[in-house]
Amino acid sequence: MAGTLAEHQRRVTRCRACPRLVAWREQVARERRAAYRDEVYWGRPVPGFGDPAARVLLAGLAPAAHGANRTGRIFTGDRSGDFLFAALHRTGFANQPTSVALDDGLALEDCWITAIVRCAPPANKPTPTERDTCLPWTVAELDLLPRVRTIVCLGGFGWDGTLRLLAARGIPTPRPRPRFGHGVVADVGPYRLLGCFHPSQQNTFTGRLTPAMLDAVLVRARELADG
Ligand SMILES: O=c1cc[nH]c(=O)[nH]1
Repeated sequence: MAGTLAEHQRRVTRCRACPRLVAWREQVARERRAAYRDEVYWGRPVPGFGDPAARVLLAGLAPAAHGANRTGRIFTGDRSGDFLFAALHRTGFANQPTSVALDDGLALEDCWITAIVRCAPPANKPTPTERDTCLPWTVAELDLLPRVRTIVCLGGFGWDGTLRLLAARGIPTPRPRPRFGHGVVADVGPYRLLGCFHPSQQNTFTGRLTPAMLDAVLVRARELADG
């Protein structure tokens, strides 16, 4: 999967490897297109995006059915993204606090955002087989992001997926296996993993993850990348 980051992003969007995910992402797009008449409803795999020179990588779960699966950019157009991009802006990683569409002018600095699974899964739950089938995309993506040092893992799925993807790149998981926790740091080969509760509504509406907590994680991620 050699090539440039831009080629990688294009290739990801053509993947049809997981029949259940292909069917779901396209079904949602068909059913919802009418409600978004003025937009092109994406309905395809979603590539990562951000600053190719990023030192900080954010690893999410998967596109939301009516968020990234609609807009084509990860975390864009859903409540989790609203929460995340506001924090990225407050901490200096994003040039604007909102992200609503592919062409909204958002630019990230020193940060790249990706997802462990590239297609919106039913009930937001990819199967282990779907996760593993998707991993090579992120393995290749990380190869194309040579400055990344810190990986902020959003939720347990992001944490576990990141350990798996590093293992697939030949970086063994330390023993005992580092356990996910908010604010937990684990050194895995040349990378520092930093756990963060996922900015899902389940966490943000209940106060499990507050704006201050997310800001603190992002500031810490930059400090870790600074060494
Ligand atoms: O991980 C996630 C969650 C919500 N929206 C996304 O785009 N990714």
